[in-house]
Formats: sequence, structure tokens, C-alpha cells
Amino acid sequence: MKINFFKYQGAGNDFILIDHTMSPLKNIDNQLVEQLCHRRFGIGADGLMFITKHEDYDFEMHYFNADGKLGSMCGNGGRCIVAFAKQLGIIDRETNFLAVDGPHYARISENGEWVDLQMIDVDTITKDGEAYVLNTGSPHYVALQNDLKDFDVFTEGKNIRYNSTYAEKGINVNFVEDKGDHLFVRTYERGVEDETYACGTGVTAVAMAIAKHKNQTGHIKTAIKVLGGDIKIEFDYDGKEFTNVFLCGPAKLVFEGEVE
Ligand SMILES: N[C@@H](CCC[C@H](N)C(=O)O)C(=O)O
Repeated sequence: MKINFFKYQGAGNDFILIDHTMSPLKNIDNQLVEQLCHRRFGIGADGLMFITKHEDYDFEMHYFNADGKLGSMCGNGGRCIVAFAKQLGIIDRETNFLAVDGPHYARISENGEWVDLQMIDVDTITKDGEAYVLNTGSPHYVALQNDLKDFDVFTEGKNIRYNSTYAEKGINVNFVEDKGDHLFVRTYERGVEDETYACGTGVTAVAMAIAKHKNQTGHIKTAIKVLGGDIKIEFDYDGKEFTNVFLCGPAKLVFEGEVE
């Protein structure tokens, strides 16, 4: 069976995209998804998405992690699927689509390579020791870390993701260093089980955790640097709830192809 695919990346978080708008999704072969995402034996990606039609929305996003399993919300994937929907001619410059965590609004630049994606509101942040834990569509652990450039994100992130608190359901582990005019963030991703170059729900969680940590309220804009580029986060925070949350960054087609 031939599969036509498109490879996108959003700040280095990379995805295989498959147009499934002509038929409904059924019987997903999780082993095949894992194989396609494999960086040695497949196309190579942090995740795979299907775009399907939906009666009430412009389209529906179905996200699978690189391990082949159905994932929770993927922010950078959400931005990439919006760019893909524009390329397919399903949307123009604005969209309302459905993802696993509910409806999302997004707007896209004229050249189709920069997407502002609205994320879910968040009203709960808890602490685990000094770290912050919250769900921005996916579950995240946020820890402040000095000298992050030289920090062993893989080993330390994996230790947290598999400790007795998180091992069963898993968690994405973000380390953040405050650089003054921006935050530098590195993430160990559940489902990829490795450090990725960027994590959209992760940097969203980090910006929220840092606002809480610094007791900031009002309309907050945060510049973020990740291994794969620059991302911006905006939200309103009244000390209790984060609303009007936007994850803004690049979303680019890398190549397209066909696999047997
Ligand atoms: N890379 C993603 C996060 C994807 C979901 C995650 N790995 C999970 O299932 O926990 C993002 O950009 O948000």
C-alpha cells in the first residue's frame, strides 16, 4: 500500500502529515505509525498526524506520538497541521479546528509559515517540590535549571518521567533558564522518550509556570528560545486562570513523498 505523506517542522519539532479527508479514520496500525516515525528505518519524526473532515469544524487533528500511540495535544503539531490545511486549500488565513483537547482557533501568516494557535485555558498549577506541574493539553513538569545548555536533559528528564509519581501515565519534562529578555527551554518528551528540539504545549506550560513563579499578572508576552528556534507565548493571567493563550511560531513544509 502506498502512503503519500508531507513532512513539516515547527521550531524543529517534526511531524509526518497525512491527508485523510477523503475517508474516515479507522483501524490505525500503531506499529506502522512507529515505523514511519523511526529515524533509521522510517521517514523520521517526533509524531504523525492525520487530518480528517469534521461536520462542525474546518477539520479534525489526530495526533500520534513517535512511539505509535495516540498522543494528547501537540501544540507544534497543531501549528503544523494548520499550515498543512492551508496548503491543501481547506482553510485560508483563519481556522477553527478540533483536536483531542477540544476546539482550537488559529491564524496563519500570508506566506503560510507562521501560525498563532490558541491553546486551552488553564486554571490549575500544582507543585512537586520546587517544580511546577500543569496540563496545557498535555501534562507538563517544569523545573528551573541553571547552565541549561550543558545540562543532561535526556538522563534527568527520563528519571523524572519514569519516577514513581509519573511512570504510569507519563509526563513531559521541561527545564527552563531565565535569560532576562527570553526563556531558554529544553524538553524531554513523553511518547518520543527523548529530548526534542521544541515542544509547544511544553513552552506554553513553562511561560505559565514562570508567570506564577514571578507573581506576574495581566497580559503577559514571553519570548522563548528552544533548540530548534524561537517561539512566542501570550496570555492573560489574573492570578488564578490563564486565558486567551496563544502559542506563536514557525510551521514549515520540509518535503513530501510516498512510502510503500
Ligand atoms: N510536541 C508536542 C507535545 C506532544 C504530546 C506529548 N509528547 C504527549 O503525548 O505527552 C507539542 O508541541 O506540544
